[in-house]
Amino acid sequence: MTAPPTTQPRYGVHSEVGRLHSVLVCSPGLAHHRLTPSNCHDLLYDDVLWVEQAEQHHQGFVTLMKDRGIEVKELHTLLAETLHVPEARDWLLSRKITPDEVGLGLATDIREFLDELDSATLADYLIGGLSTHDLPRDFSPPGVQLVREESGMTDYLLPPLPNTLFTRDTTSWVYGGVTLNPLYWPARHAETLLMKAVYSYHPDFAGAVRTWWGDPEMEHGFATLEGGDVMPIGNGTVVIGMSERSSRQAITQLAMELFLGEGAEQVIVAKMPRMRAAMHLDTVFTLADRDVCTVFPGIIDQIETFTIREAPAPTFLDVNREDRPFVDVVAGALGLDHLRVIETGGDRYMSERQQWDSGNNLLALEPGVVVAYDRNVATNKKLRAAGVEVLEIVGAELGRGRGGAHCMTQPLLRDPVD
Ligand SMILES: NC(=O)NCCC[C@H](N)C(=O)O
Repeated sequence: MTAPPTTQPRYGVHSEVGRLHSVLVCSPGLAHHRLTPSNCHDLLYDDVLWVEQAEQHHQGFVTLMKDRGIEVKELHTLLAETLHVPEARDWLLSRKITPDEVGLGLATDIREFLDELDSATLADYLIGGLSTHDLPRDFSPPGVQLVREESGMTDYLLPPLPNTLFTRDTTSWVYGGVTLNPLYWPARHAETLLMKAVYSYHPDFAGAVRTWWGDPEMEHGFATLEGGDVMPIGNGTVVIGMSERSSRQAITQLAMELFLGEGAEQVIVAKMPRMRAAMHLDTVFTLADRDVCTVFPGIIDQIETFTIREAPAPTFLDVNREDRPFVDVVAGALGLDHLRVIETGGDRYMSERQQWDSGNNLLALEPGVVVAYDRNVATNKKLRAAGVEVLEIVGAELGRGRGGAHCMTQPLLRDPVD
């Protein structure tokens, strides 16, 4: 259901490579201190992090963008500012602290504990998770004793959300509106409600955000969508990966809402194999310039491409299978004869490692200027040889969650390509 904004929208994303003006990130923090060898895989991390280094490297990324005049909004800060609004605090806590989430007999006590916290600490727990260890020793209502005895002190009253680092996935700005994504894996389900609170109540967004599709307060069933699959490339086109994470049930509903709301004219669907290394389209394909993309050929060559346009009732959607390769369909939508394609660098072994380490996951700051991990030396070299300016950030720790500069950013305001 499309919700029109009540005041003038300030944000919108009109391409993948036009000048970036404003972006949402989420710094590593408490949630990453919660990662251990025994829980990290359940939390969708392949390893534990040296958190202090990850924080420094992330700060380096933020500084690089700010130095180029880009407004960088940080999620812990935005959430804390949202929680300053009493109505927002009540809205969010009454949805988070329920018998289903924290347990009957505990909800009231935990709510009282959280109600006493300042907004910054509360935001930290909402993103970083609340463990029984965090409660004061003398805070021991019977329900808490039960958790402590049952779990050996390791259970969480609120789950840690380390994948908020990847702001790309939780919500997606598509031209003048946003999607509130129902994420695929349970470890990420709680992220979208936090973003709904921010977009609904934070003074920068309240009343000025149009929601195309998705609502974390609704059960979406098999309709799952993650922003790493969603690319508003310009020219009225949205490219969406149909991947491990984003389903046809979600893509077709979003397409319909975009057509009805005149948000887009066509959706190009990239049907991908389902695998962790290529969990989203942006792990194997990103745009680097008006006419340059980077791809991991092993997966891109397997993509089946479909185009969806509006159709009259009773079908509403006109779905066509494309004969041309995916990259050529994207080029056509951009009004180009072809895209210059930069494949992941190195021999077959190195290129597989570089894809795994987010070598194809570039964030364009403007046409032809991208941010990439330093470790992907061979891919970055090929991009430079093609005339792309590559700004490197350190990927040693940040990359352990399997995402690069594209995944770690949600553009809020980006120009069309001129
Ligand atoms: N767009 C992206 O590819 N995001 C990376 C998400 C990584 C995260 N650990 C996940 O598995 O969901």
